Amino acid sequence: MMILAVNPGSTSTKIAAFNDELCLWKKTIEHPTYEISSFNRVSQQYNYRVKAILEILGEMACQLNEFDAMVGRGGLLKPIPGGTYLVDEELVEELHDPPGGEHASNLGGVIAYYLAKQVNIPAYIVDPVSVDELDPVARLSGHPELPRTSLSHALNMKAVARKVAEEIGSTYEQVNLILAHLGSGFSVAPHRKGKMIDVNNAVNEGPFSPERCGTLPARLLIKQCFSGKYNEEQMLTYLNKEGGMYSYLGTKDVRKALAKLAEGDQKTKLVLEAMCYQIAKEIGAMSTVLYGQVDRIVLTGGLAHSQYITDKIIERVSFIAPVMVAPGEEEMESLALGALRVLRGEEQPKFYHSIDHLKVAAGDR
Ligand SMILES: Nc1ncnc2c1ncn2[C@@H]1O[C@H](COP(=O)(O)OP(=O)(O)OP(=O)(O)O)[C@@H](O)[C@H]1O
Ligand SMILES: CCCC(=O)O
Repeated sequence: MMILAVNPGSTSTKIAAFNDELCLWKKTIEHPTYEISSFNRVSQQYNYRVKAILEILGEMACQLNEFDAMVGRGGLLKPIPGGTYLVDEELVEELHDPPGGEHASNLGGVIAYYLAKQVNIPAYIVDPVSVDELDPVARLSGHPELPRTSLSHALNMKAVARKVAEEIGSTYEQVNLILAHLGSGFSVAPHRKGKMIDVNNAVNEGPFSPERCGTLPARLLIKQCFSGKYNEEQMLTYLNKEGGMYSYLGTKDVRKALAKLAEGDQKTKLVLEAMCYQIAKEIGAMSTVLYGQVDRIVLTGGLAHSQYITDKIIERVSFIAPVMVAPGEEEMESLALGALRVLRGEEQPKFYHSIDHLKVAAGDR
């Protein structure tokens, strides 16, 4: 089976061709800021990104009609269970103006759909960021007007979880895992027998990350919002683009912070230790969600490349369960494998519009 995977990020579009599990090639198209910032809305970038994709297909001497399916990263949709979703006209409409707002990944399904339509093959999205499998008890925040919701690195976490389960001679549906995706943003989630039953919302809560604040002292945050110094958009940037490690150290690049640490910088040492401390604390909290019955803890994402970071976390959490490290992310492979499971009939495709989103959002499965 030939599959084309499309993963639009905020400053790049990744595309990859697969023959079954085998990646034939993978390309990253970088989009210069001056080009990407000329669009007011993500959906307006469609022609711009497709043109770049078709150029790459031309360079790779690849025709659309060589593929059996297209697959794209899904976006900020309504709460849905994990899985592979067929992209149809209705889902494309939702992705054009998604309920969760602007996110580059909204374009993944749209691009896959229109490319697939040209050659009459199916298009899918897999485990979008809005995957919501939270238990009902995990949804209460402390105020009914402010429910906890699920936005996470579900695609990479679920793919890594499947691999880990296989490595330990089991299946995703049979094991209890805690996954910590440690990238520019963080997701820490307990996966109970194939369901992600809680997670820190990666743009709202949890440990601070290279660019995000995570959970903040609520009263101080309210004061900041009403200080007159910031409007709403600036506060969102404050929280999610210029918070976390960046707000302390002026860099979002953990490699640069580690270089400062190696020079003996004490502030950097404190901030990196605090970040690892918060990650470990979140993992500890999630172990209670699983009543301590954890088969493995898994550290993944860009930061898991660093032994300094993983050692600092492991020394605090290894009493809970053995820890495995799966550095980086395999989003392109995860997309292709999600499509492949459906093409091979190992999994049924899901249909976005047949999901009762209100039930999902209430944790009623
Ligand atoms: N070898 C490494 N050692 C330490 N940190 C690293 C290493 N490689 C990447 N990182 C850090 O990982 C972070 C980016 O992670 P990653 O590439 O997973 O994220 P992303 O795709 O930008 O975001 P996200 O995973 O949140 O979608 C950066 O802070 C980067 O400095
Ligand atoms: C919300 C998870 C994906 C992201 O960090 O953008």
